Amino acid sequence: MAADEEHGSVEVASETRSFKELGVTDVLCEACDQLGWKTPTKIQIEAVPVALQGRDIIGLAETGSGKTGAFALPILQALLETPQRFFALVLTPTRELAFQISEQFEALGSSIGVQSAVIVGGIDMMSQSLALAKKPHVVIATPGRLIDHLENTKGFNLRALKYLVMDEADRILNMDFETEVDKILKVIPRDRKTFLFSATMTKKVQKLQRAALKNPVKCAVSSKYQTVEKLQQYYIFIPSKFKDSYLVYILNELAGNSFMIFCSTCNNTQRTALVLRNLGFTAIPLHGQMSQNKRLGSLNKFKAKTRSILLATDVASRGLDIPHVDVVINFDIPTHSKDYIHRVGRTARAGRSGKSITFVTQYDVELFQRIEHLIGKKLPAFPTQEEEVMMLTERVAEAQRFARMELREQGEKKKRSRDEVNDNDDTEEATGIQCP
Ligand SMILES: Nc1ncnc2c1ncn2[C@@H]1O[C@H](COP(=O)(O)OP(=O)(O)OP(=O)(O)O)[C@@H](O)[C@H]1O
Repeated sequence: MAADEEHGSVEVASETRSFKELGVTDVLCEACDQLGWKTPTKIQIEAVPVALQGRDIIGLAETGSGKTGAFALPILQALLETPQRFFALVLTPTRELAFQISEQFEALGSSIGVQSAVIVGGIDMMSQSLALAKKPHVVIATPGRLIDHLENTKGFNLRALKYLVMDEADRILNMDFETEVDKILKVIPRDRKTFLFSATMTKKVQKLQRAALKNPVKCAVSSKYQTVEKLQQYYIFIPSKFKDSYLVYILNELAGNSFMIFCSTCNNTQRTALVLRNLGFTAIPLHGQMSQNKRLGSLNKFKAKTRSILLATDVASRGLDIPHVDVVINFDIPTHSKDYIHRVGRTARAGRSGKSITFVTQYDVELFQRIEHLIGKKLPAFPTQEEEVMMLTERVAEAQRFARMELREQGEKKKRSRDEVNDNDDTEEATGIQCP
């Protein structure tokens, strides 16, 4: 039990075993059951009863630990008690995550007829306005011109909202959206309930907490920078001119698994995907320079297991819940060490096990040490046979040559039909990641 001591403890028995015991109403207990959620997770045990008592919440729990359910269930229950259109606004940093949260609300709320709408960049305004015109109960949105859009929508009344959630709160505040968040906080009335959730927290969140929350309960079931226990974490030290050959070696060694590979730029994501495809791997990219349709297409193919390797920038490092991810590879080391925790958290979700391997070149040693310091662990090296890596270099070099040609062709094609621009309002630039 980690309720905020300043504000008194909340009575939640640590031996609580069922959603019903947490105060969740029967119809929602059934919905949990249908999703295969037999017992609540730790963060749900902490957060749901206090949220049902009407308190504001700051929820800190490791990746894949069920934070979405921890804020969705109390909102749905309150909605059942006092049905109202435009009841809750959920802010989240990326478009993919917005869709995922909306799916979770609809899955949990299907039997009570909950409707949600997703408002994100990269999708035509008309269809989003139509979605809002249906007056959904829950709006899930990425910030960025959001407030202008919402305020100009007929029938939408920010002042009537009863719940505000900031999922991945620290990331939202790091995306130059502080001004927008301030505006939103000013417009939504003070008697709203506010939930902030993340697997990592920053000083900015503490500042926001003072400005936005009333007497909140802290539900902290992990330390600020904790990685998941069932995650086996490794690093691999590589001479930089062999970055690609080592990657192919690992993919061969761990063949049969599904992988998320993180790169630091859109360009390297695209290039590496092409190299791997030229070598016969079923690899697919996901980054902020792709159109929204292509982004969702890539994600769906990976989710449906028709592709076993998803190469992505940090646009995919937060929140995405793809239970079958076995291995996360940090092909480029993350520049912000907190992103490491979120990236590796794409595997070993909901009690499963998983592996992460971080590539470290001579230029990354300091960043790597910072990560080890943050998570409070020394990572072991992933065992490699160098001779076997060297044997791959010729084939890899050829695949790289083809990839360069393909990239050039793609660039020229793009120049001719500029159909994939103006599409990155929620992503990399704002966090300092380059998208050349
Ligand atoms: N009580 C439960 N029992 C079993 N599975 C659950 C339970 N609650 C949630 N899950 C599942 O656990 C997975 C992870 O949940 P969720 O995406 O909410 O994690 P998270 O804590 O928000 O992770 P992240 O920090 O990476 O965003 C999902 O597949 C979800 O369906």
